[in-house]
Amino acid sequence: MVRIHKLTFGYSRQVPLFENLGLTLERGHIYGLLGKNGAGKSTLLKNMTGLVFPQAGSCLINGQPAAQRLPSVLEDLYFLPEELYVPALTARQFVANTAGFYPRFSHQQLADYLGEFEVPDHAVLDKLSFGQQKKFMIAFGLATNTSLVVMDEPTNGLDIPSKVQFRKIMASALTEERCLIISTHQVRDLDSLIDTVVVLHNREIVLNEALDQLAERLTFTTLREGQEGEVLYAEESVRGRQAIVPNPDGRPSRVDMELLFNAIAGGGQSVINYLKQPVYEQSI
Ligand SMILES: Nc1ncnc2c1ncn2[C@@H]1O[C@H](COP(=O)(O)OP(=O)(O)OP(=O)(O)O)[C@@H](O)[C@H]1O
Repeated sequence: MVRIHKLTFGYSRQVPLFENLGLTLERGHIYGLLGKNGAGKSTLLKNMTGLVFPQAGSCLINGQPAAQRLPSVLEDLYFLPEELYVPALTARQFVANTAGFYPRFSHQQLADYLGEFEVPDHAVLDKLSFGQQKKFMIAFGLATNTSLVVMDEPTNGLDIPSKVQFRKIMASALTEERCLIISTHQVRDLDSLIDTVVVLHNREIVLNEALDQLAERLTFTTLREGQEGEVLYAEESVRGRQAIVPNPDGRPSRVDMELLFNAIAGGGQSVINYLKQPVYEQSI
């Protein structure tokens, strides 16, 4: 669905943010794009959706360059930016003006999502609270039924019950035909939602792996006193010493995404180096 090939991009030509970056994203998945503040997540999503243009390389959506912004691509793509702009229109007026750009837009789905999010559909959008505006735009985006939905920090500004609803609604919106991409630096917000984790670190995609596979290759555990063996990463917590260790038996453990993110974004290379090894070498 999305193919990024040898992407080079920077806001100034002298200082590239990405050089020769590659990434492939497929339909039927919910991807979590993780990275520290300033890692370039928003910039990558803007390249992916044709809002900024590569200096070299390409970003293709279904084989078409995103930068060309072809109507056939745009009508099948919904991008929710981190900073929202909502007009002084009621939700109904906004839908009447905008839904026509999306051939598979579902008014029923929008009503259902707004009901679940408890957002009134008669209110003037710019008079809603920030969290309500965000929930309206998430609901609208999913109701477009575009194949590609890209959301930049969608959970910013949502309260805890709304984050729970967000996960439920996103999970219900995934189909075999759709590719959903969510960027965040708040890793916990994606817990039990995404199926594939993509980590952007030091200008590179250092991880693009299904959670199922990670669970078979790594064990996330609390270390016992005097426990022997190879530890790829460990940190203290109130629950004891939390660690990532190799999983030679392939017995799945629950992926602790926060621990994984800390291990990678904290600069430790052990987990990345371990994951780069072919699977057969790890089981010897
Ligand atoms: N319009 C712009 N002009 C110049 N530099 C920019 C612009 N937008 C972003 N940058 C710079 O590009 C880098 C990456 O920014 P970006 O917003 O893509 O990161 P991010 O991973 O989304 O961060 P956050 O998690 O804080 O939202 C930062 O150093 C930022 O200062």
